Amino acid sequence: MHTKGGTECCCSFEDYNQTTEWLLSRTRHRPKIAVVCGSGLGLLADRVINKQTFPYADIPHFPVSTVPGHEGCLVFGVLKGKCCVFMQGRFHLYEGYSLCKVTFPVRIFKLLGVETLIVTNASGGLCPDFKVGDIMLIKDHINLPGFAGQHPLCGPNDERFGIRFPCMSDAYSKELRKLALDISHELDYTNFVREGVYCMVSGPNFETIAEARMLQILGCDSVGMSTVPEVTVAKHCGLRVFGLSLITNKVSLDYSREERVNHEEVLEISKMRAEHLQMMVNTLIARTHLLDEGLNTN
Ligand SMILES: O=P(O)(O)O[C@@H]1C[C@H](O)[C@@H](CO)O1
Ligand code: HPA
Repeated sequence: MHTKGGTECCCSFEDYNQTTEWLLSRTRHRPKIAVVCGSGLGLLADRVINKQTFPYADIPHFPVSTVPGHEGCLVFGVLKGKCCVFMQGRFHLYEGYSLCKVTFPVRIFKLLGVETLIVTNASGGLCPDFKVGDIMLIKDHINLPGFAGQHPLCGPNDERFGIRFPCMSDAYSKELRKLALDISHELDYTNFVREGVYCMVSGPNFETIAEARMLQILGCDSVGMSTVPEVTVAKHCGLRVFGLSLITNKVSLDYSREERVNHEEVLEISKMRAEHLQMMVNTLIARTHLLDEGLNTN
């Protein structure tokens, strides 16, 4: 822990370096793409070959997963010819971790040489057009905890990672979203692929009806309890970001409705759609070089 200017940071540059060195000395993989698997979506790492798995508990300075549906393993390997690293399980603010810990892996990815971060999550649908099982390409986000000062970049800025005042108006790569839309057409997924704005709340409770109505008025298409801190830190350190949100439930906006959302239902829907998500992510990974080469994807 180091303190500067009265604000506490729980992770020092030395911590990030130690973890990076620990991993680099144990794997020959040098990933350019990192994938964060959301609730019940650990299966996204299933098709990886030459797999090397590190339980979070073994990795210095890494937090451990405490939520069902988050396995708690870092998986290195090759997918569609691309060297990747997958987080099977992420960390959430509501688990009691500081946002510095929640986003710790993102800076490790940066130091490992990763250039593209793919984030996935489960969320509740607020847009009336969304159905359970839809996959939402994240176009933008609202950092609700950030408005209240729960922000991963609060505290002394480490210029080795990025600038003090990063721009977030282009947080989600337009090129990757376009590529994903093309892929959804090719795979004939268009009847369940959407685009929208994701809003992060801290959780752990699901929203009240008044809160849900407020979020809808604010322009949120879906609501979840993660992703935004990771994306913010990734943009800060110059990673290209792509995000997919699986709509696992419709958020209740009506006092007369009897349905009650629960985590088991979230995991059930994640399981049901995981293969489609996997197909989209794998195809996207297979084609990321087209963007680097500036080629048209069609
Ligand atoms: O890690 P994600 O954002 O996919 O997890 C969602 C939000 C909560 O952690 C949990 C609620 O069921 O799923
Ligand atoms: O309805 C929801 N609200 C918040 N987080 C969620 N994660 C899955 N569904 C939801």
